[in-house]
Amino acid sequence: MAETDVSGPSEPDLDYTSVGKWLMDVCIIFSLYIQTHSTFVGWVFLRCFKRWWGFTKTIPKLHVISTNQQNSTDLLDVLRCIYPYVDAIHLREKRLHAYELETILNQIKQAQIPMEKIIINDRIDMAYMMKTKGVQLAYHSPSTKLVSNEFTSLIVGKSVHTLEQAKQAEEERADYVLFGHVFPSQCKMNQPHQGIEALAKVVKALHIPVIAVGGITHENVRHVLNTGVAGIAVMSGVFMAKQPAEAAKMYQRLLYGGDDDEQLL
Ligand SMILES: Cc1nc(C(=O)O)sc1CCOP(=O)(O)O
Repeated sequence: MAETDVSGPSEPDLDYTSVGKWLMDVCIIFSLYIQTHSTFVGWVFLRCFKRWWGFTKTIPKLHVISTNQQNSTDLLDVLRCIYPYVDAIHLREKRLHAYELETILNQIKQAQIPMEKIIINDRIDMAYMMKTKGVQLAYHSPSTKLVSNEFTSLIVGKSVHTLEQAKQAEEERADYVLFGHVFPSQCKMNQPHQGIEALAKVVKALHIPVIAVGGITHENVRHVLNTGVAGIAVMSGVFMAKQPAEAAKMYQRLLYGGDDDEQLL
C-alpha cells in the first residue's frame, strides 16, 4: 500500500539568520532615530528654555551706581539706608580687587541687603560666585554673547553709547542696555552728552529694555520716562545727596508714581 503523505502543507522555509539580521537592522535604525530625534528635541527644548528663562528675568527699574570713590564703610552706610527704595545697586568699584569685592559683598550680605538687588560691574566671576542679580558689561568686558550664553543665572546688562552698539547688544542677547550719558554728568566730564532724542531713538529701535543713565535728576526724570525707557540709573543723584535715602525715595516715587508726586517737584 502506498504510503500516504500526512504531513499537510509544508511550512514555508524560515531563514532565522536573515530574520534576525533584519530585526537587528530595524532596531539599529529605530534607536538611531530615537537618539537623533531626542537629541534634536532636547536641543530645541534647551534653546526654548533658555529663551523663556530670558523672558522671565525681571529687569530692575530704578538702578543706583556706586561712585568708585567711597571707602567701604561709607559705601555700606549709604547702601543700608537706600536699599529698600531701589531695585538694583550697581557695584562699580573698579579699583577693588576680587578679594576686596568679595569682602564688601559679604558685608552687604551681613547687612541683610539682598543679593537679588546687586549688579556687579564687569566682574562676571564675582557676580556668578556671589550669586548676585546680574552683571553690567562695559566695552572692555567679554562679549555679551559669551556671557549671556554661559551665565544664564545672571541678568546681563550692557553699557552702550550709540544706536549701533545698542543693536549689537540686543543681537548678542543682552537682557537690557544702559544708554548714556543722556544729560551732562560729572562722571563723564569730557564727553558730549547724548540728549533725549538719541535716547528716544534707541528705545524705539530696541525690543529689550533700555535703562537711561547720566545726569538724571528728580527734575528731569519725567522727560526721560516720556521716551519709553524701562528705567533709570543714577549715581550722584543718590550717592552725593545730603540725604541719600530721601533722594532714593523720591526717585522711586517719580518712577512708580505716588498720590502727591506732583507736589514733590
Ligand atoms: C556709570 C555711568 N555710565 C554712564 C554712561 O554713559 O555709560 S554715565 C555714568 C554715571 C552717571 O552718573 P550720574 O548719575 O551722577 O550722572
